Amino acid sequence: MNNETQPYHDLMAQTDRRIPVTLLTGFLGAGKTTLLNNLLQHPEMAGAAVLINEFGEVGIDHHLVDRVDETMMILDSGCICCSVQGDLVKALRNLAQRSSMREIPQVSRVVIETTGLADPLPVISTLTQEWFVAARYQCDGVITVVDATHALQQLDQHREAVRQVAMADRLLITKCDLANTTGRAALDGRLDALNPGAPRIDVCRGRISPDALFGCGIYSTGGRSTNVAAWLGAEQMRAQKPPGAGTAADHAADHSHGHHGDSVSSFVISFPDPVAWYSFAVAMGRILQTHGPKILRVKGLMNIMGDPLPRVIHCVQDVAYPPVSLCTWPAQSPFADHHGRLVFIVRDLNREEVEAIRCGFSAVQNSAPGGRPTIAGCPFPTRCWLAHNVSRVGSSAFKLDGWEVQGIRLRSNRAVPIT
Ligand SMILES: Nc1nc2c(ncn2[C@@H]2O[C@H](COP(=O)(O)OP(=O)(O)OP(=O)(O)O)[C@@H](O)[C@H]2O)c(=O)[nH]1
Repeated sequence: MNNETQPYHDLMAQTDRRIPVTLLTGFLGAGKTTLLNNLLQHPEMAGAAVLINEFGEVGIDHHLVDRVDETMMILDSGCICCSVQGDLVKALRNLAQRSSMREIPQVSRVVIETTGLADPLPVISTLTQEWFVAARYQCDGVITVVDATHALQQLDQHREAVRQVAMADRLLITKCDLANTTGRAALDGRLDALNPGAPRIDVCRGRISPDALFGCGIYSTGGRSTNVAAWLGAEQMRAQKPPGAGTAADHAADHSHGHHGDSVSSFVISFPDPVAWYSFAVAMGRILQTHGPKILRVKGLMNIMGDPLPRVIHCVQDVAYPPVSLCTWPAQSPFADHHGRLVFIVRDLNREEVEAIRCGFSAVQNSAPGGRPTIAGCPFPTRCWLAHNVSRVGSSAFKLDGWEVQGIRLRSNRAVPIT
């Protein structure tokens, strides 16, 4: 935007009564839900409606967000960029109509959390072009969450990650506490090339004030890399072509598996019975060690023996994040049965290879009566551990869930053997 058009835009913004919509995007596991959950604790967010979209047949994210009410909606018929014309438009219509009929409190803003594999382009195009939506909502910015530890690789391998960064109004850099300075410098160089104009904000564990995110102004391609305007133009032409003109199939093909890459797939592994934590931690660690580069994301809730509460599992590639417990099991399907379920989003990896996790469980359980397995003196895999409670008992000794482990140091919440 130049100086001459600024006053016009300011005036438009003052008189524009449409509901601002923020697109919260970022690659798998970058920290979107963590951020959203923190954001919703702020009193300013009281009137905000939240639409959560997930990749995978079992939704987890909405169970991790503390606020659950009628202004939180789940978009569960596929990735938002593929199903945008259906799910998203329907949800926004529904919100506008219920809000105008006073069935729900007046909506002051909408935050859409996309899947980590979403291309923001079709969503922005819909927000600006679909007549009902465009008349009532205005796109107030694309906020892209970037994982300081994994983003470089994700940007190299996934077109969606590049688009998410290139289209951002603001870049929120998460997991800086886990990143080293060299990696961070390399990431900054990459972000400079992809989106030099977007302010970068370091965010630790989702803590950020709403002021830092909102009020980006009506979405425009001005000042961005030339690619963004071209992408948006192509998307709008595609969306305007009438059905039957040969584009529907193209669209379906482009925005289904082909779009996310044939090699990316998702499956759920269910655990009808409670599992012993140590067996699970070891088997899971083996899976991550063996297949880490092919594992884009693992998340789920597990039923752990002796623990009445569901334990939340988060992994990205070969990193397992410290587990936390929810304060209760979700009452809704499918988790009302208290079965453990892990959603795997993988690249070039078969379900069968991951199913070996079960064999891992029984092998460990059989070799270690009482469910406390030992692998070469250390019960936890080298690059990853999933201990719940950690306390130091010596210079190189820690208690991990009461199990004393010698000869390790802790680095960014992970146990690393001292060699
Ligand atoms: N150490 C550290 N961990 C973080 C930070 N932000 C998020 N995490 C952890 O990263 C894991 C994934 O975070 P989520 O918020 O679920 O990521 P997401 O982007 O919503 O994931 P998807 O929806 O699956 O794409 C969780 O275990 C978070 O606790 C951070 O700043 N530092």
